Amino acid sequence: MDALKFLVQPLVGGALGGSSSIVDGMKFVVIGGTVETARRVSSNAWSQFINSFYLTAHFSEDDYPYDWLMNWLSHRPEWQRSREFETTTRAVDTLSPEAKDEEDDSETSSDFSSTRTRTRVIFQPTFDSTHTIFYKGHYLHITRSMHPTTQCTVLTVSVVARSHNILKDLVRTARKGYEAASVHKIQLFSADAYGGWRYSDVKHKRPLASVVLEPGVKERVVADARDFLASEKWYSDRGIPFRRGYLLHGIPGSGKSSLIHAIASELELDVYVLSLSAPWMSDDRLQQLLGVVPKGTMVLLEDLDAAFTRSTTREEDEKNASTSTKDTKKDKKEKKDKDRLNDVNTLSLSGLLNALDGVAASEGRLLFATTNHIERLDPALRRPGRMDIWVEFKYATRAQAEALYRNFFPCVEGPVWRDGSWVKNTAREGGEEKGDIDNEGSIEGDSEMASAAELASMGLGNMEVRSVKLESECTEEEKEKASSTSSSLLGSLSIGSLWSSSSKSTASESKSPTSPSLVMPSIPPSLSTPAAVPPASPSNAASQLPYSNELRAKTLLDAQTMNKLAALFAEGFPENEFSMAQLQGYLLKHKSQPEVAAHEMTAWVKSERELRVKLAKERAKAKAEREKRAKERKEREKKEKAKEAAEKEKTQNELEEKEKELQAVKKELEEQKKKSGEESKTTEDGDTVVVSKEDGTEDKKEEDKENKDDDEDGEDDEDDEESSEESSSSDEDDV
Ligand SMILES: Nc1ncnc2c1ncn2[C@@H]1O[C@H](COP(=O)(O)OP(=O)(O)OP(=O)(O)O)[C@@H](O)[C@H]1O
Repeated sequence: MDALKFLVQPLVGGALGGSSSIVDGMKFVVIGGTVETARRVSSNAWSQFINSFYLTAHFSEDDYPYDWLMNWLSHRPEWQRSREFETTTRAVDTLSPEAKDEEDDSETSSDFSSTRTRTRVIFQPTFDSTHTIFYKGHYLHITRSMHPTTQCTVLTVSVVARSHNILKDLVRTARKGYEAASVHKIQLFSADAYGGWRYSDVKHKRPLASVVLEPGVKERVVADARDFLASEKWYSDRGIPFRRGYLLHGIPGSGKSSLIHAIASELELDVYVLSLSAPWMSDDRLQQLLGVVPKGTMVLLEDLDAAFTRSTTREEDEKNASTSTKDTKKDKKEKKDKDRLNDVNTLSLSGLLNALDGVAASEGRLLFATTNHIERLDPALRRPGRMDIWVEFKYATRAQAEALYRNFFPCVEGPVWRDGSWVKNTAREGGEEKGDIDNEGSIEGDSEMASAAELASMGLGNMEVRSVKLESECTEEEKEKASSTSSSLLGSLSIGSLWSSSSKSTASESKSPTSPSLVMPSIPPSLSTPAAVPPASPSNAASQLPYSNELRAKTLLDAQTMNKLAALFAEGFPENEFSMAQLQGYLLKHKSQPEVAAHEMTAWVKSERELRVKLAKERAKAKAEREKRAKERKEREKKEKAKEAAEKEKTQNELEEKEKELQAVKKELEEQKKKSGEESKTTEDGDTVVVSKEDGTEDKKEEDKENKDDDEDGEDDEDDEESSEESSSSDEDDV
């Protein structure tokens, strides 16, 4: 009661007790503090009470669920309606459905439509702003923030719920959506300097049929890899480490990387790309990285022979190790620290061997390694267990050339590869049908190249379609007609050559299912007169062919024409002389001109050979020049050395002569000394004086003179003494 009185007293103006104003003020402070503390405590308790009903999950951008959730969120209208944004740009595949949607929505038209990828600005909610999304009867509070220490973006999801199921369900849904979106893509991961893997890119799948190898090779590799992935139990039952290595070796540009890409696409594997020559690579880091590669993935080591900065064989490695054992422990530690600081690649062969199949090595992964120089690899690295299957890649054969040609050009009847699967090319029927087509090489004319629809998008859509037939397929009437109309334009071709009928008849024929073998865009009016044909120039090989490039451009071939052109193409291609990459380069030059590509193959081979000879000559010339310069330098050095040696010899000789002279002088002196020794005299007072022959007299004279001087001095002294005596006596007298 007293306490209450005490508290209330100041409020009623001190009427109750009549205390001083200072005491009243203090009472106010105490009351204020108490109220504020109570407020804070209760608010904290309340928020803790509320938070106790929340479940919170954090997703770091380093982890896959972050990508799944971001993908899921990007499709949520609430996220898109967010009122606060930050922008970012990224490359986007214009063929992806999202990109297409966005294109439709966008108000500004883009000039990039002809390119497959371009950058677009995407909006994402700003950091630290919370968005509420209603999901399956729950309100999710989602915040994007930056982790203060790791500087990683973190997504925080909070929800009021009694069990974790809602969050698990959310992650599962996000994952499904993400996988559905990337079903036509493979994901690439790359190693970082901290011993972890980072999601780095997605790539479109590559059809296995687009890689042209010797018959059966890729099929065997794929079958082996597939079989391996399904045999975990078989391996564990026999105690064999569940690992498989593939070594692809051979000339550059022969399809090693392409095959790996196609296998990963075929088996739907994520690819973990490891650069062994990365500056931060070390034995420990490699072991750490390979130890955490998930099961059922592919690890790719490219250019294995170029991996080591220290040694390429185990002997060298051991030598390095033995020298380093001589270092003290302290030295080693210092060296290690220095290496780490300098980011120096310290990977050794033994480190790689251990990481590949040591005790700590991961299991269940496919290892693919490529090299251009298998002979440079240590046998231990190549041995089964580490590299179980070897595939050699050589220069292209004729059969490969033909298959590549067929893959390159669209065939009306052939299927085309689109969005990760083969679709029937129904360009002429005005639609597309998805179909399960065996893509293990049995497809003819499969290609990603332009269908009629694509031709339209290339700016030829408004052109009338006309058909062209082979000469042998045309009736006499058609031949006549053709020769009277546009034969001047097309010329007459022998086998594989093309005949054009009038645009009218072609248009009608192209609609009939039995018509034309070769469908091609019609000639624009400006080109339908001979004057529009580019004038033949002797330097332009194509212009000398009996057809014009414009007419041959962007054609869809029928099976028969394709067969003929492919055979012609292969005929002109020499076996085992050019790589597939070179061949692809040539075909790319004529990517919409199958006839030109087939007809000019021989000319290309000739020009390539000439180029090769020219390059070889230039290389030989450069080598000869280098050798000549080296020889001249050597000769110059030799001459300079000889000159130096001669000068040295000369000075040596001079020195020797001087030495001799000196010796002679010394000898003479000694002789003189000896002689003068014999002539030495003993002076009267007993001192022996050695005098030289010439100087003797002078010395003697000087000696005599000195003696004389001494005598005189003696006399003088005596005189002085006498005079002093005299002076003293005179002084005495004076006194
Ligand atoms: N056998 C092949 N079939 C189809 N395309 C090929 C083939 N070989 C090479 N190419 C093409 O040539 C280019 C280079 O091929 P790729 O990178 O696969 O060669 P590589 O053997 O890995 O070369 P490197 O040894 O220089 O890395 C690619 O664009 C690929 O499409």
